[in-house]
This record gives sequence, C-alpha cells and structure tokens, in this order.
Amino acid sequence: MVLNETSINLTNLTKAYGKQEAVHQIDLQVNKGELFGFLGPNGAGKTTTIKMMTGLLEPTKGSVAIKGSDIWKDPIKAKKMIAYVPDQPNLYPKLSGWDYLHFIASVFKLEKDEYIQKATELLHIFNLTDRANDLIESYSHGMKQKIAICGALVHNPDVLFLDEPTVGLDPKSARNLKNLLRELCDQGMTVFITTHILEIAEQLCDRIGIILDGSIIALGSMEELKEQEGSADRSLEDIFLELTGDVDQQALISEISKIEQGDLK
Ligand SMILES: Nc1ncnc2c1ncn2[C@@H]1O[C@H](COP(=O)(O)OP(=O)(O)OP(=O)(O)O)[C@@H](O)[C@H]1O
Repeated sequence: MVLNETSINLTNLTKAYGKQEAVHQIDLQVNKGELFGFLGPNGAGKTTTIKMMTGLLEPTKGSVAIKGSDIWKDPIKAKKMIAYVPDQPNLYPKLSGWDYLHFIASVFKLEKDEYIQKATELLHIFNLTDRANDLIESYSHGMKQKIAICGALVHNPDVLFLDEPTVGLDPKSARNLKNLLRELCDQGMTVFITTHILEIAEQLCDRIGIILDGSIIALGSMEELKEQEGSADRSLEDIFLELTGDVDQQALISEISKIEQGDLK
C-alpha cells in the first residue's frame, strides 16, 4: 500500500571521495508504504547512498530527510524512525540472540510487553527460536543476518533500509523475508533495499531505481521501466543490462570463451 506521503526525501545528494564523485546530485522521494529497490552494478554508488541515508556517511552536498527530519541536522529524531541492516551486520558476538534483542529494546526504550511478543514472533519466522539463547559467535553467516533483521524490526521502524537482504539466506528464509517485507509495507512501513538479485526487485518492489556511476538513470515501477524502454515483454535483467552497458561486454565474453575453447581461427 503506497501512501501519498513522503518518507524518504533525497535532495541533490552528492558524495565525493577526493576529486571523484561516487554519488552525483541524487534527487529521490520514496513514499510511505513503498517497497523501493535500488539496483546498480558494482561500484555504482549504492552503499555510499544508503550510508548517507542512514547517517553513517556525511554527504559532500545535499540532504536526506526521513519523514521531514534531516538525518544530519536532527539526527536523534531521524534515527529513531529508521533501522539499517548492512550486508555484513556488525553484531556483538558475546551476546546471545535474545540478549541482542533485549539490548536493542533498551536502546529504543521499548516496554517489555511491547517487544517480547514481537521478538518471539520474529525469531519464529526466521527459524531461530531454538538457537536464540546461544551466543551470536556460534551463529552461521545467514543466522547472523537473520538476527540482525529481527533486531531491526523489533522496534517497528517507520523506514527500514536493507543492503542485499537475501544474500546468505536459505530459500525458505528468503521467502519468509520477502513475504514479511511485503506485509510490513502493506501496513505502512517504508522499505528501501539494495539488491543484485533482479528477480527479487522484479517480483517484490513497487518501484525500482537504477544507479550507474553515481546517478539515477532509470526510475519507476516495473511496468513504467518496460514502457520507458519500449518493450512490454522484456525482463528487468534485459533492461538492467542494456541501461548499464553490460550488453556490449557479452560479445567480448563470447570471444574469450572461443579463445579458451581453442576454436578461434
Ligand atoms: N572510502 C572510500 N574511499 C574512496 N572511494 C570509495 C570509498 N568507498 C567507496 N568508494 C568508491 O565509490 C564508488 C561507489 O562505491 P559503492 O561502495 O557505493 O558502490 P556499490 O554500488 O555499493 O557497489 P557494490 O555493488 O560493489 O557493493 C566506487 O567507485 C568506490 O570505489
């Protein structure tokens, strides 16, 4: 359910590392209840953008507002409304899963009866109930990712940022996460995900933004992107590869594979 109310507002957002701009003058609005997918090839500027959006990296120029609060000028108010799960979450290895969730609840000053039921449900959804009293250091990569997602959701953020959320998850956990994200958006949460898995963006996201060399080069729903690219029966993969220029490389890949097979005469 996408509501006509802006949850995330990026204005002229720019990040330069030395002389090189990794993110260049991005303007973007994401609405309440929207599930937004941010795609782009390696090095395009996705992580740099998401880090600026979550207050971890200071923009060189421009601003990020979460429900009207600037993440740099009014960080406490803005950060109370968001949760961020990076692709390699930084967890406390000497805490158990439950300790971690209690810790998050204490940071956000949640009432016990407010979060225990929610945390119990989240642990169940992600198949972590039986391991919740074990130390996080004993968790697999996927389990660490899942407890980080539980921690992000336990305080019911207005806006959730996820960097490559399904990488490392088994198919059942990935499906449960996708269903959960859709449900949370339908209830009014705004979700911003980066992904390299185009199928996920295609099936799950209300709108997709494609970033290349720090600029957004395509933006819209799947239908709108197909219309913009002039063909209704193309997949997001076709559109993505064409827009990001990878189609040209296909010829090179074929040449190299011919050389390797020894049949280039
Ligand atoms: N700390 C840094 N110092 C200098 N350059 C950086 C730094 N961090 C990122 N960059 C550069 O900024 C550009 C964007 O990087 P970023 O990590 O945002 O890309 P990405 O889209 O997340 O890529 P990937 O899909 O590979 O994770 C790249 O050219 C990268 O080399």
